[in-house]
Amino acid sequence: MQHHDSNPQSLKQDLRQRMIAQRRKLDREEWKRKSQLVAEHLFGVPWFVQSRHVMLYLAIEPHREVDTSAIVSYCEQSGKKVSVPLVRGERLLVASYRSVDPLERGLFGQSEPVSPLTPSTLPQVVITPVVAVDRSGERLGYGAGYYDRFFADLQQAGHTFVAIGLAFDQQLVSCLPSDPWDRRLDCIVTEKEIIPVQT
Ligand SMILES: Nc1nc2c(c(=O)[nH]1)N(C=O)[C@@H](CNc1ccc(C(=O)N[C@@H](CCC(=O)O)C(=O)O)cc1)CN2
Ligand SMILES: Nc1ncnc2c1ncn2[C@@H]1O[C@H](COP(=O)(O)OP(=O)(O)OP(=O)(O)O)[C@@H](O)[C@H]1O
Repeated sequence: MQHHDSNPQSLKQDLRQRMIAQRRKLDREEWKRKSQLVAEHLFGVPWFVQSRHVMLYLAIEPHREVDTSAIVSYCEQSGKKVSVPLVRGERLLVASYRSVDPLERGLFGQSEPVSPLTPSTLPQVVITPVVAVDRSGERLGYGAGYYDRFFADLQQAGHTFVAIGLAFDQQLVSCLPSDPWDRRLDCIVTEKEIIPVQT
């Protein structure tokens, strides 16, 4: 690749690497503390409050993705069903999850429930991991396209849902390039604020 390459994909890739590296610098205490604040903000989002089934990711700790363990506990205490994504080839499946379930390491270091899996109904809310995000709801992930394809699958199935992105304030950028396959997030929650996306 050229050094002064300025095509959109390589700009995305540069930004992705920078944001991943920056987030990994969070120390464990700060990561825990900020994740708790993100969770508390989420508990006040009406879409979340009203949902009966929340799909969330299980954070990859070394990557310092916003931790979701407090959200799992909260859902279990308030009677919400919880599910997590499961990588199967190029797609994500929805698998039921309870905090007592045994986990194994997936292909990318993410935690996944051990088979046999309990297939799940579809969620009203999809709590989405992001590498970077802007205030219009555009998101950047790890670049494998799993969530993009998953959102397209849900839409294809005629399923209505809202996508809520969890991010640390440091992951907010002023503007992200948009690709035709990107579905914008409906809301972004950080340790500092709840950002409803204008439609
Ligand atoms: N916690 C979590 N679970 C998830 C995702 C996620 O982003 N986070 N996914 C979201 O798709 C799916 C799994 N796909 C993933 C794809 C890539 C990487 C990842 O860490 N990739 C690179 C970093 C990218 C890079 O350096 O360019 C790595 O392995 O270090 C993680 C999960 C479903 N489960
Ligand atoms: N709906 C879709 N159908 C088929 N391929 C798709 C779809 N959405 C995305 N892709 C493919 O996935 C690749 C990665 O997309 P992108 O760079 O936007 O990933 P990302 O948003 O960073 O990752 P992720 O969605 O996993 O968090 C793209 O090259 C694209 O070809």
